[in-house]
Formats: sequence, structure tokens, C-alpha cells
Amino acid sequence: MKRTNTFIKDCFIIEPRVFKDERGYFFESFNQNQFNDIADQDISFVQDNESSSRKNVIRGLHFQEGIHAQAKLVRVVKGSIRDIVVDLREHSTTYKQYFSIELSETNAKQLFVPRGFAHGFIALEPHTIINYKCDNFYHKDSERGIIYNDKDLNIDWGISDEDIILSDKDKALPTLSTYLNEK
Ligand SMILES: Cc1cn([C@H]2C[C@H](O)[C@@H](COP(=O)(O)OP(=O)(O)O[C@H]3O[C@@H](C)C(=O)[C@@H](O)[C@H]3O)O2)c(=O)[nH]c1=O
Repeated sequence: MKRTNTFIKDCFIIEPRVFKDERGYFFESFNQNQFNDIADQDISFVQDNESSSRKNVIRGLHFQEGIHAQAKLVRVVKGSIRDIVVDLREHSTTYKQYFSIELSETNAKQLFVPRGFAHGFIALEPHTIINYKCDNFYHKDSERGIIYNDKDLNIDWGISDEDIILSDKDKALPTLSTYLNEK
């Protein structure tokens, strides 16, 4: 398992060792000991989520607030995504900056998203399946979000607006400044 840091502190990429043979492949998609070693902290994941998305679906940008905040370890089982994380940690040197990476079944990369980040992604292929571990349980009342096309964040999703597929819930999300003002 290899760790590569991103420009955002505490947010890093891991790549498992993939064994390929005539049957196909094998890899450890998660190993608690190795992960804690590589993360240099003890993270206890308590919930695994899986979602399937059509091409051009955007889910996000989502997070849970306060004591229900979640760190996430994101990977793609099938297809590919552009994964986006936004640093919402007020005292961070990269506060309000975003990091973007392509995760796919082919590159097998996983992104560790610390607590205090908004997270979202766009599915780049039909029937794209992602799976992510969370270190805190789902708590509906603590769910928050920022609109995907927030002007200040100015995220490059790589697609024009009219092609995007979004849930009604995500269409109604506030801008970052509205969220911060009403917090
Ligand atoms: C996130 C979540 C949703 N649900 C339910 C609520 C709802 O009825 C249904 C679909 O939920 P959503 O529309 O919020 O699913 P989705 O838009 O896929 O939400 C997810 O987006 C990505 C980007 C994240 O980072 C996640 O933390 C999560 O917010 O599933 C749970 O039961 N448990 C959960 O942990």
C-alpha cells in the first residue's frame, strides 16, 4: 500500500498492491493495520456506503456537521469518477480550496478525506459504482451541503451545466457564503 500526499494537509491518496494473473486480479481493498500505519493515526471506520450513478451524475458537495462529522475513504468499484473535496476547516492554510482527482476501477486509487471537508463527485462512465468507508454514522439532521457550481469555489467538473444530472436535494443546496453566513 502506497501513500501519496495531496497539497491539502491530511488529505491523501493510497494505492493498494494489485496482484494480476490469468484469472483476473486480487487486492486488499482495506486493511486496518496498514491503513492506520499509513495514515499515522487511528481511524475506526464504522459504516460502508455504496452508490451507483449514471454518467454525468453529480453527488455533492456533502458533509455532516459537528460531532457527526465524517472522515471518508473513497474508492471506485466500477467505472470512474472525478472526486472533489473542499477544505472547510477554518484554521487550515487551504481553507476553501478544493482538490480534485480521478478515481477509477483501473487505477485503484483511494482518497482519504478527513473530517471537516465537503465531498462530491461526478460519474464519468455509465453505471459507475463507488464504495466509501466513514468513521462516523449517518446522521440525517447533521447533513449539510454546498451547491456544486458555487462561484467562489469555481470547481472545474469538466462538463457543461446542461448535461449534469443532479438530485432535487442537491439542486437546492446553498452557496458556500450563504452556508457560512447562516451557520
Ligand atoms: C448518505 C446516506 C444516505 N442514506 C439515505 C438517505 C436518502 O434517502 C438516500 C440517498 O441519500 P443521498 O441522496 O444523500 O445520497 P448521496 O447523494 O449519494 O449522498 C452521499 O454523497 C456523497 C458525495 C457523500 O460524500 C456521502 O457522504 C453522502 O452524502 O439514502 C442513508 O440511509 N444513509 C447514508 O449514510
